[in-house]
Amino acid sequence: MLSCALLVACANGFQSQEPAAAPPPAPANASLGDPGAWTSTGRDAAEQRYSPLTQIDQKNVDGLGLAWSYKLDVDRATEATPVVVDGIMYVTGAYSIVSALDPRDGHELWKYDPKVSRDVDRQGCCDVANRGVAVAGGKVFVGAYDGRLIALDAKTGAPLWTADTVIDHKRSYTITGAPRVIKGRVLIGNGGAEFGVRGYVSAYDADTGKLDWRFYTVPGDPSQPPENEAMALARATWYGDQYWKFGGGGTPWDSMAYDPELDLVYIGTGNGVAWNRKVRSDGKGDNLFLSSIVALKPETGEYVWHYQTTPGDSWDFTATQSLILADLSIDGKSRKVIMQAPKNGYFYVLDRTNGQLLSAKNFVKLTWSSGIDMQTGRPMETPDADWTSGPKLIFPGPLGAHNWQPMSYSPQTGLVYIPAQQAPALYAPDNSQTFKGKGLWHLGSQPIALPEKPKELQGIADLYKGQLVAWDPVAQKAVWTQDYATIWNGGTLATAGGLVFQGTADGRFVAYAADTGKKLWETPADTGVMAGPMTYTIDGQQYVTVEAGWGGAFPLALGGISTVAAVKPQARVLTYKLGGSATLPAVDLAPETLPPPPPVTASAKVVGHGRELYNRYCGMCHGPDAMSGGVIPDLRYLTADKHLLFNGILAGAYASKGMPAMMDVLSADDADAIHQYLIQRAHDLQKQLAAGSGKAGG
Ligand SMILES: O=C(O)c1cc(C(=O)O)c2c(n1)C(=O)C(=O)c1cc(C(=O)O)[nH]c1-2
Ligand SMILES: [Ca+2]
Repeated sequence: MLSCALLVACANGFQSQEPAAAPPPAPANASLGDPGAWTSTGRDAAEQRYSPLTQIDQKNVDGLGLAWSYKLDVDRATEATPVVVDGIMYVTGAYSIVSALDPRDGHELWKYDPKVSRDVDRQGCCDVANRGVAVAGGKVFVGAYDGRLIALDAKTGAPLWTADTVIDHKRSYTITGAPRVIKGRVLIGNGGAEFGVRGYVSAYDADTGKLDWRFYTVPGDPSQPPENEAMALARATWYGDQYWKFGGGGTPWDSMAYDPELDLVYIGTGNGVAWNRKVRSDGKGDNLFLSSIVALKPETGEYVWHYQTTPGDSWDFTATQSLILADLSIDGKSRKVIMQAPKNGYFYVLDRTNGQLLSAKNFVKLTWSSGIDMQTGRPMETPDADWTSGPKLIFPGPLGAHNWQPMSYSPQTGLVYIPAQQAPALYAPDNSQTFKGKGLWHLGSQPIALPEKPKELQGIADLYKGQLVAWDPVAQKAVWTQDYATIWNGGTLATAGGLVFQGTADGRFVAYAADTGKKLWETPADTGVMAGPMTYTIDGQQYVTVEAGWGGAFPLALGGISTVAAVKPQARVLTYKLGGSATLPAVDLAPETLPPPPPVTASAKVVGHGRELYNRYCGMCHGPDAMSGGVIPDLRYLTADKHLLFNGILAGAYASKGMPAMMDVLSADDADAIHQYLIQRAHDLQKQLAAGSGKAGG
């Protein structure tokens, strides 16, 4: 919105008493009259995560202190952005549990636990996350992890209606995203594309919970005529009939935005299932609408336009990341844009009236593509991109150059604050994969095994780097950056006080100068922080809130390799104000002691088979090669009684605690081999700890 020259003026303004200019409110923001409000997950329909509040600013931010904290029930994926509506704060935690709090002091007004059955843990890829609620008309709407959309009374938490959003319970459908309420309809997508589902967004009547419309993101049964024009358009870009067996994917599991003036709702869609295009579509076709931004009419769900960020996606290059609407001055003209920084590493600026690509530039190092062809709007793939014929190390990998951690946009600085990361992956094909049923991963790739030598392992860990990137969307370049020790740092909040707030994977909550990137304040959170912060005023006092807590895809799938992110998950709502003097309740950060492991009794061959099985069936949550990221138990630390109960646990003894039964895919011999492998890994760790080189805890 502001040119570079103006940006400098803004920066100078902060150094003098008065800011150079009052922040121009973005037109898309205008509907939200109260500057102290934060009424939906991205603050408003434009989802900028920019607050016009100025009580906390660059000069006084170092006076921030804890006002209050609130403990969430489950120390797993803590990903929600709170909202404050009519004087009540609504937060969610793992397993979709909703709490209503007094935003002045954090005392609980009510709590609603949808009692998601703990054996659903196997149905989702990336932890039992929930990213927040929508509030409208005296109701709170939450998507439960098991696929229910639930309306609650905003004052009492009493359930008002429940809709089952799942079209097929024989498939692994989940909900992790926040609903959005648009024109009396509650919109919600779903997840499950790593397992085998067909993605869609559904719209329910906010009053009654009755289904109004549903937009599928990928085509249906190829033996039937397409359901509508959008599906006919999509169908022409898919090959063979395998995709239908897998479900196709394209799950819109997180972001949406709405432009009331154009009356368009924007959704971001996810990857294909299987990831490997050879497996799902004979290796051909763009496979619409995978990894796309799609504009729909909110009253009918009718397709209006789409832009596909990753045609024929084979990398899990999901385009579900934050969608931000703003009006930018480009080449002297004010343009209504939509911005996204999807997993694939490009920052996109599109004309949101028609989906035309205005510009795109990579914001991190990429090896899969050398740029976007502005004629065709398509990425130019490098020879290193195609892993379907043999293993390739590719930047970025499925954790993405930017994942669900929300980015923000400040109309004051004209910058977008991206929680970016360098997170490569080794992709190796399994071109023979067929659909095997619910609760199983269908990627068309082989499971991860890490190098065994500690030095080589450290070399891999060192490849994972986090960065806060302050990005100029007009010039398409970074204006400043802040480097982090590892990936999976938190979402961002921008304020008119000239600040950017962000939590970090290594357990801090930090404020930076939005214009220069200078660190102005930080405080320990005693846990990794991933969620997006928010801010609000009540009784004339400005507060900043973040849900602190660790979990999600990185610590589950890969977290054990990182020694810096080894902060214990501790799910809490933390709220700060100027002069706040509350004490953060202490957390026991001492590493666990390793119980002495029993002897390995199996042959090296059986242990090797156990490793293979472990990485295939257990590693996606407990961590590859039995190195947990600290959220899900580290199986090298099994106690004597758990060793005794091992096969019983695999048969479902701990299903109610979140450890699903696995004996539908494992034989008794398989279970024994996995057990022997884990005992071997406990001995390996014992040796490392004795030599002083191992990481305790995880
Ligand atoms: O394809 C999907 O359906 C799907 C769903 C989800 C989800 O719902 O959380 C994630 C992903 N994919 C994904 O690729 C991903 O990296 C991811 C990270 C997280 C998280 O909460 O940390 N969820 C998801
Ligand atoms: Ca995915």
